[in-house]
Amino acid sequence: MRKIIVGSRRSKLALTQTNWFINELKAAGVPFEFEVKEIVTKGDQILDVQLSKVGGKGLFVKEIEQALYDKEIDFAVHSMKDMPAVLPEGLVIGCIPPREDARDAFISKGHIKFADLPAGSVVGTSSLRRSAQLLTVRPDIEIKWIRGNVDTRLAKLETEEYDAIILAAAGLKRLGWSDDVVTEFLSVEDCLPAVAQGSLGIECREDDAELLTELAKLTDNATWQEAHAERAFLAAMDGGCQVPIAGYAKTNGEEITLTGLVAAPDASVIYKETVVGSKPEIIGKELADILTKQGAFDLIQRVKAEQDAK
Ligand SMILES: NCc1[nH]cc(CCC(=O)O)c1CC(=O)O
Repeated sequence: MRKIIVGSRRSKLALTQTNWFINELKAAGVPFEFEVKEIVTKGDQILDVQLSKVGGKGLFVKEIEQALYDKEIDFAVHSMKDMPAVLPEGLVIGCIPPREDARDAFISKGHIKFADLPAGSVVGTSSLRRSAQLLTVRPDIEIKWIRGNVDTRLAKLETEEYDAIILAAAGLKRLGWSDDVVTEFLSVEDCLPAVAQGSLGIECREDDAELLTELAKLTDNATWQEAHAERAFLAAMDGGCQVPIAGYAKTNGEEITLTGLVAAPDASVIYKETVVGSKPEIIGKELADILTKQGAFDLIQRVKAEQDAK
């Protein structure tokens, strides 16, 4: 029996997701053995700098992709929102299992709702996307950067000067946190999620036909369509995580509804539109074209140039 080596980041969330997926494969009766190999990525090492300043998404996946090329591992389970919009040559997403909750979760001391926070309250996030959207509704709050994994951030809410933090609902749920820790789940209308938030992407070599055949059995078609629509939008906007960008798709039968958002980091400008269609790549591009005409692409290039000049 072939032994499949599965690469995983060492964080609790990454290992939980990896083991969850391996168990799904076993439950589906795939004819493989599995071994998990932990890989420490740059993103895990640099914990003291705001993520958007040190290169963003690629940081968490580069070493893992090298291990795939070197055949040290056969596949890796990623939070799909941490994956760059375009995969490197020779690697593919071999499976997209059913999506977890895509929403952001608002967690505050004393369970005060977001709308009821006193002016000047300090909200912890390291996501420009979250901060821009929160500041749009509540320009009177203060955003303070926070890093670290999910458990670390929850601990920092207790021990440091934060009144509230925002985390992805998916991470909390996968780690087994009860909904009781969450003050409120922010609706996708109020806080549009990151592209592919809540989805897992299983990355492997495109020539590993034997593995791809087995992985394909666990793909959830609706999640696949949604993730591809959102990622097509991200790719066309040439986004990345230096710029507040969000995308959320929902399928209803054959129909896909895709909403995208691009904002200035200080929330002074927000572009947001929704398109409906049936082909993920086409609506992703169509949405990007609409926002580009409004000025969103230029905004992204301007923000990137400013960041790079720093
Ligand atoms: N950026 C880190 C990251 N990557 C994936 C998740 C959570 C799981 C997911 O969104 O799929 C998180 C933590 C968070 O944003 O709170």
